[in-house]
Amino acid sequence: MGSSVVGCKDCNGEHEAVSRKGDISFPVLVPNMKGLEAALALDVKEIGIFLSATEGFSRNNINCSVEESLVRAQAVIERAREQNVRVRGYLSCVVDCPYDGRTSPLVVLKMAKKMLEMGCFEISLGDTTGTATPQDIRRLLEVLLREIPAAKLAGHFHDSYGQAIANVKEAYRLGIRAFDSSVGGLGGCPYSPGAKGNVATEDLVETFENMGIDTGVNLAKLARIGDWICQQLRVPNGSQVGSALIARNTHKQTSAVSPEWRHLPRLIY
Ligand SMILES: CC(C)(COP(=O)([O-])OP(=O)([O-])OC[C@H]1O[C@@H](n2cnc3c(N)ncnc32)[C@H](O)[C@@H]1OP(=O)([O-])[O-])[C@@H](O)C(=O)NCCC(=O)NCCSC(=O)C[C@@](C)(O)CC(=O)[O-]
Repeated sequence: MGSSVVGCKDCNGEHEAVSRKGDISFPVLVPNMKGLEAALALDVKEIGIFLSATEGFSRNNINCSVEESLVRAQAVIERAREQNVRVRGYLSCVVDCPYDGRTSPLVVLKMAKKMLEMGCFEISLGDTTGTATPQDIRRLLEVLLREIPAAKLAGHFHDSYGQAIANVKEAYRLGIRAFDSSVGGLGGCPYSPGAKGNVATEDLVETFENMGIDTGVNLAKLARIGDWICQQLRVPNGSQVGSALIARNTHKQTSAVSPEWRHLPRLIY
């Protein structure tokens, strides 16, 4: 549920600080061969390459055209696979682009197929602006699923307009089973002005559990971690479920130790 960028110009060595445990995957995003070499030096076992379905975002985010990004990606994938490193493909702006406007599902289909043919094991479909609605996701997936099995696709929905959970549910209904998320809804993208972070993991877990799908995640602990990280970063907690759980628990603890409210005069509503 999330990845770090080791291979970009402004990365800060976060990956070195992660202690690896069990069979959990710690993928990193790499934009080019230089990024891949940095990832290999850290003994990374899974990378994500990130391309855009649209020219405007490609030029702004990775400083090259879509065509050039495919050539670059091909070389990175070949080298990664030689080193037994798995490659996940991220495809940005699958519905809307901050520079080029709406994206045609047919363009997304063409790019996703190319990335799979090049050797990506899965394509994460990025609603980079977070403006997609469930109808957009349905229209997109109806086109993609004619030619790509659902197991090869994942949802990566930013929550700028508060639609990410609705989009996850629609994608799930259509067969998608992999979703990206971020604790506390952290994140965003410098090249997608106004975009909020990915759908919050806490909100995703609560949604799936309510749908009867066991996630294996301890939501109470997750909410505490999300709240802690947001406090450390001094940013608001972007998870609705996380914030609500923390507020409820704080209230329970406060009312347990200070029962003065019992002595307040009764209020009539
Ligand atoms: C792709 C580049 C590097 C091209 O940047 P560039 O300026 O075109 O690169 P360059 O090849 O011309 O090199 C310029 C300088 O950068 C250095 N350089 C070159 N490559 C690297 C590297 N890998 N690591 C460290 N340094 C690097 C290179 O060595 C050189 O240094 P100098 O000689 O001037 O001292 C740049 O545009 C960049 O870093 N882009 C990434 C921006 C970013 O992090 N975006 C957010 C990622 S998340 C995302 O895109 C979308 C996603 C996944 O969330 C899904 C969604 O929601 O859509």
